[in-house]
Order: sequence, then structure tokens, then C-alpha cells
Amino acid sequence: MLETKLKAFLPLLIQHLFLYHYLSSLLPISMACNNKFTLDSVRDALIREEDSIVFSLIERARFPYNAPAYDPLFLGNGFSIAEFYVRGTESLQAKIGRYQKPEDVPFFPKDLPSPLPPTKDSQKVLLHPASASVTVNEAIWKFYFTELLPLFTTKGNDGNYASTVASDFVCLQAISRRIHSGKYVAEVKFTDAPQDYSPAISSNDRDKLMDLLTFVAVEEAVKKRVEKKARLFSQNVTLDENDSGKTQYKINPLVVSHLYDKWVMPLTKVVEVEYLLLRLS
Ligand SMILES: O=C(O)C(=O)C[C@]1(C(=O)O)C=C[C@@H](O)C=C1
Repeated sequence: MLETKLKAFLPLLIQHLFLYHYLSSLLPISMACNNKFTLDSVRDALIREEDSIVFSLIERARFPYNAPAYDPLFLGNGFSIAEFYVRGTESLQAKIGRYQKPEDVPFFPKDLPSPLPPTKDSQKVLLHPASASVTVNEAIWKFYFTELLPLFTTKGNDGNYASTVASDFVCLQAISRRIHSGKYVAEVKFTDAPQDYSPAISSNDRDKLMDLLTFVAVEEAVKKRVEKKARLFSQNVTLDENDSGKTQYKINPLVVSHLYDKWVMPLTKVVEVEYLLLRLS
């Protein structure tokens, strides 16, 4: 009897689980953590993003620098292969509903098509509506291609431009998503202590806001953790018990802590400040 009842209930349960899974994937990062929007849950989401960033860099490091992929004259249409690929992919992604969340920010927002399916705009309930306008993608694009890439790729050209720029885009999106998640961090800091932040916002005091939202000890821990993750995730694994050789890494772990120190955390803080400046408007 109980078994029959359970059998009848099973399809409904499966349907609910699918629905729950689908809906959670649409929710912004803050809500994905048990519906709680706290500094801890937002920081947990940032920690998860570290994995995506490290793995994306490992994938890109499979190819050499491949300079022709970034030459604006190579295709003859005014765009480098990298830019042409990112523009085209963002356009397609926008059609299927990407770039609706505050942390999903396009690199080429002009003339992006509207999404085809109906979209949920749950994020507007959580963040100030002006949050959508906060972007540091221009700075990310610049440092990624001019400064970061040469640090973790080998010199050379193996002709694999399509795979190379596809990997670049995965890196760029992971880095951008992490940095723009600063909007949630700023919101939670503001709602936790509006009395501290409001005067600095009203007087447009960027330095004061930067001071208020900076936690040096947290930043030190982030740098150590990402270096450790890069060490663990990118080491070459062998089954040879007697192998006493030096561990080889697919990317230099120090490059990852440098990436966080020089660009990821400073730009996250810029996003936080810019978001806060709009918070009372
Ligand atoms: O965790 C925070 O409080 C953040 O604002 C995020 C973050 C970071 O980018 O990792 C940025 C600024 C803080 O000084 C510490 C860490």
C-alpha cells in the first residue's frame, strides 16, 4: 500500500526537484545560498568563483600566446578573432537570456539583442536597479589581454586560434562574474550598516567608502587560498610511486595570487564603491 503511494508520488517529486534545480539556476548568487543574503553567503559564492577562474586559466594555458588571434587586421573585418568571437557569442547568449543578472555583464553591451524567452527579473528585488549600469569590463578586457595573458601562456603560435579565443572568453567571463559580484557584497555591507555608509555616499566620498569596505585580513586570506587552489588544481599527477621529481604545474600558482592582488580584488572594490554611490539614488 505504502509502496503504491510512493510510486504514485515519485513522478511528482522528480518534477519538483527538476523545477527547483531549474529555478535555483535562475536566481542570483545571493539567493542560491539557502535564500539567505549575508556577507558569509556572498563570500562563499566568491570562493566558489575562484575554482572557475583557476580552471579557466588552466584550460587557456594549453595553448601558446597565439598573437594572430588578437590582431585586428587578421580577419579583414576590423575585428580581431578574439573580439569577433566575443561579440558574436555575447549576442547569441543575450538571445537565450544571459546578461539579466547583475553579475553577468557583457563586454560589448551596445546593440545586444533582446532575449527570446521570457525572463525572470528576481535580481531587481535584491539590488538597487541602478546596479545594472555598474561595469568595469573595459578595464578587465585591457588587463587580461595586455598584462595577464603573457604571464601564464608560453610564447609561440600553434594556429589553434578558435580554441584559443574560446578559452579566453571563458576566462574573461569567470573573472568578470567574480568582480561584478561585488554588487552583492556592497549591498549586504550597506544593509548591515546603513548608518556607516550613508554619510559617505551622500558626500560622494569614494576614499571613505573604500576604507569602510576594505578588510585587509580577508584579502590576505583570499590571495593565499587562490594560490593554494592553483597549486592543487594545476599540478601534474603521476602514478609513479618512486617519482621524486619536482611537481610540475600547468599554471604558475603565483600568477593566480598576483591576478587577485593586482586586478580582481581592486576592481571588485571599484564595483562596490560605484554600486554604493548609486545606492541612495
Ligand atoms: O569580502 C569582502 O568583504 C569583499 O569586499 C570582497 C573583497 C575581495 O575582492 O575578495 C574585497 C574587499 C575586501 O577588502 C575583502 C575582500
